[in-house]
Amino acid sequence: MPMIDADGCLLNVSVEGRDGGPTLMLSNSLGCTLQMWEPQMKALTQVFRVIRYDRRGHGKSNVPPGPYTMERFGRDVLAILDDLNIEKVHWCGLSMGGMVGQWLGANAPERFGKIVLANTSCYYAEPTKWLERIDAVKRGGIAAVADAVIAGWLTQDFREREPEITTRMKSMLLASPVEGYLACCEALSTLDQRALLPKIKSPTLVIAGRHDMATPISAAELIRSNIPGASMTIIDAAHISNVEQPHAFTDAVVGFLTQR
Ligand SMILES: O=C(O)CC1=CCC(=O)O1
Repeated sequence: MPMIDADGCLLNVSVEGRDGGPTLMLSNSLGCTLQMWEPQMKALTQVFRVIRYDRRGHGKSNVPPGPYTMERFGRDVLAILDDLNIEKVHWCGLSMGGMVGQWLGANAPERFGKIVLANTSCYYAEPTKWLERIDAVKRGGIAAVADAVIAGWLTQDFREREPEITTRMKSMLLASPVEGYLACCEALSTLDQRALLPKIKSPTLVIAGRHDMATPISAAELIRSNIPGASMTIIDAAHISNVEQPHAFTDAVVGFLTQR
């Protein structure tokens, strides 16, 4: 896997799949690495060349000191594309990955074909929950918030049915570098990208989770209704819908990206 330099920060990048096919770039949720896309990789790599990466502060990427911003995350993506000599990609980002997708769709429209924004938000009316999480992690590490975060990521029904996947997701979260996690939470505490949405001109699919309390259907509807022509699909899942309902998620993404 190449390490790509984005303004001094080395980012862990993986490129797999169909050579010469259309390129799809995947972007992670907070506290997840590029491994979160494993349930989609077999299907996606049959159709697309797939780029995955660890956002700065996550996984095997560097953890430079914060603050981080959506603009910084977006410029990291453009640095990856420039380094790989790729002019244009489709985008699928979940949660923070969807927030970065909003920034990119509005600020670098020529680099993006179609855009999928899954389980995401453009704005938090109430930053308190992020400030409380920052405080809890500073005091007790990620372990202090892990059970509550996992309860938001996956429904109780799924956690009971799939204890191994649940444990794997929790281990991924617990392995997050604390400084990187905190810097991302700080970026989320001031998130307001409402003004960017009408500037997104790429065909856009918004995916929402019926049981997602972190970025509820109302947050998805705010995004859908402000992006010209955007459509929305609701999946029977909590926040990490690509893990909880992998087939429904993959079908929605492939169907949207391949439809003429
Ligand atoms: O990790 C969470 O609690 C949910 C979340 C919100 C933004 C994001 O990327 O993840």
